[in-house]
Formats: sequence, C-alpha cells, structure tokens
Amino acid sequence: MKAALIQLNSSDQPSENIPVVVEFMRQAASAGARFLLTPEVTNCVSDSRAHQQEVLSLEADDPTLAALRAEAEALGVWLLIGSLGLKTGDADGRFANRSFMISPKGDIVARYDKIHMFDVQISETETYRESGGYRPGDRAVIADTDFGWVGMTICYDVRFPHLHRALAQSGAKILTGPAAFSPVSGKAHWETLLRARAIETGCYVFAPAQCGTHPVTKGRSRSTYGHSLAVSPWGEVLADGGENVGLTLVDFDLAEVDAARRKIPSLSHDRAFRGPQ
Ligand SMILES: O=C(O)CNC(=O)[C@H](CS)NC(=O)CCC(=O)C(=O)O
Repeated sequence: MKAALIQLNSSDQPSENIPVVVEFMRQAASAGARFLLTPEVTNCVSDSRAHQQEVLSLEADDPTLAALRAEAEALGVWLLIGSLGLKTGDADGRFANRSFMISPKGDIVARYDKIHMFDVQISETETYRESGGYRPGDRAVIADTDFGWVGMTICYDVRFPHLHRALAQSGAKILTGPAAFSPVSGKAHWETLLRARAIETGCYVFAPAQCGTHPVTKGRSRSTYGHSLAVSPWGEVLADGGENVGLTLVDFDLAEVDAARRKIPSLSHDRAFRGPQ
C-alpha cells in the first residue's frame, strides 16, 4: 500500500489553503496513494489569537473539514488531516488542535486533540505558548482503518515516548505525527525523535510537516522545519520531504511491523519496577 505525505506552507487564511490541499490530494491519488496525510494546523498557521478568533470555526461548521471529507470520498482514499485549529465553544475562547481520520466514504472515524502543549522558550527571541490559545486533550486515540490500527499524535507529542508506547501496546501498527516543528528544534531533534519512536514501538511512523516561512496577514510570521518523514518499524528513514511544499510517496507493508517486533520484542518486555526514591 502507498501513503502520501503532503507537505504544506499554510497561510493564515483557511480559504486559501483548502484548494492547495485538494490539488495535492488529487495528485497523490493519481500516483496510487491510498492513505493521504496532511500536517498540523493544515487550515491556518497563525500566532495571532485575535486573527484565529476571526477565521477559525467550530468543528460542525468548519469549511476545511467539509471540503477535505468530500475530496476523500470523491477520491476513495483514507485521509489523516494532521490537524485543524478549531473553535471549541468554551467560555475561555481556547481552540482545539484536532487531528481527524477520514474514511474513503468521507466519514470521520476518529478525532484526537493534541495532548502535550508546546510551551517553551527555544532562544532569547523565540517563545511559544501553545496552551495560551489551545485547550489540550486528555485521551489517546487509535483509528481503526481497513489497513490497520493507526495511533494518532501531533507534533510536540513526539517528545513523550509513553504516549507512543501506550498506542503501540494497545494495537497500533502505524503512528502519525503531523507537525509544524520549529526550524531550530527540527534541525537538532526531529529525525532522531521520530526514528526513536519507530524503533521503540516497532511501528511505521508517518510525520507530514509544515515548511517554510508562512505568509500571514496578522501577527508575526513563523517558519517551520519541513522534512516530512516516513520511518519504517526498524527505524530506517524511508522518505524525507525536504524543505519545500510537495508530495512524498512511500510504500508500506504491515508485515514489516511484525518482522521488526519478532527481531526485537521490547514492546512486550516491560517490567514493573520500584523507585527511584
Ligand atoms: O500554534 C499553532 O498554530 C499550532 N501548534 C503548533 O504549531 C505547535 C505549537 S507552537 N508546534 C509544536 O508543537 C512544535 C514542537 C517543536 O517544534 C518541538 O517539539 O521542538
């Protein structure tokens, strides 16, 4: 089976980003891909909470979700929407950073709200406070597809191995890690983290990414690392999307998951221990 990682340079206008994604979905389907994946915040990259209040929608009214569901159905493909920024209707005005698994019939078969919030100061000039705008999730999610169980994570979640381990030990054979990684931490950590998660779990890891300097109409422009990555259950990088927008195709076979886990069954070798004290 063939997957396609769609690497984007989303702007802060959802209406501009929809046709870009739809065009890449068509190209991916023409190339024979049956599982398509888009990055974190596919609909809108923005650091302005005021702007997001203007352009984001509730899930039920979201135009990106509706358009991509319709396109998945038209093409007859599985689609992992890495995430959408969505209004939640909460009194405090916080958004959800929510990933969706869409079936070839256009149905939502799973939704996952990013659990770990990126609240960090990477350098003197670069600070992120994701929890200021987003309401974190508190539930791990596995999507049931006709090609296997897919454990859903988002971006900064990649730094929390226990989440991935829990997903794999509950039956996931593929892990998705859509991202909008910072260039600084991306260069230092991205590939190593993803390969480690694949090796520890014996899962395929598919991580579609945002890239480049994002055009914004409000607030500060932001740059992201790119390098959408597909990693095998043995930890090999199967494909790297580089720095520019585009499609990355990768063939996968879940027999490779069983083969990797047979060689090193560490996923089933957990032992209880005391301490440290
Ligand atoms: O803010 C939004 O619109 C959507 N959220 C993101 O893009 C998030 C929070 S800024 N990005 C990350 O988690 C990057 C993690 C990262 O770069 C690392 O772990 O090193």
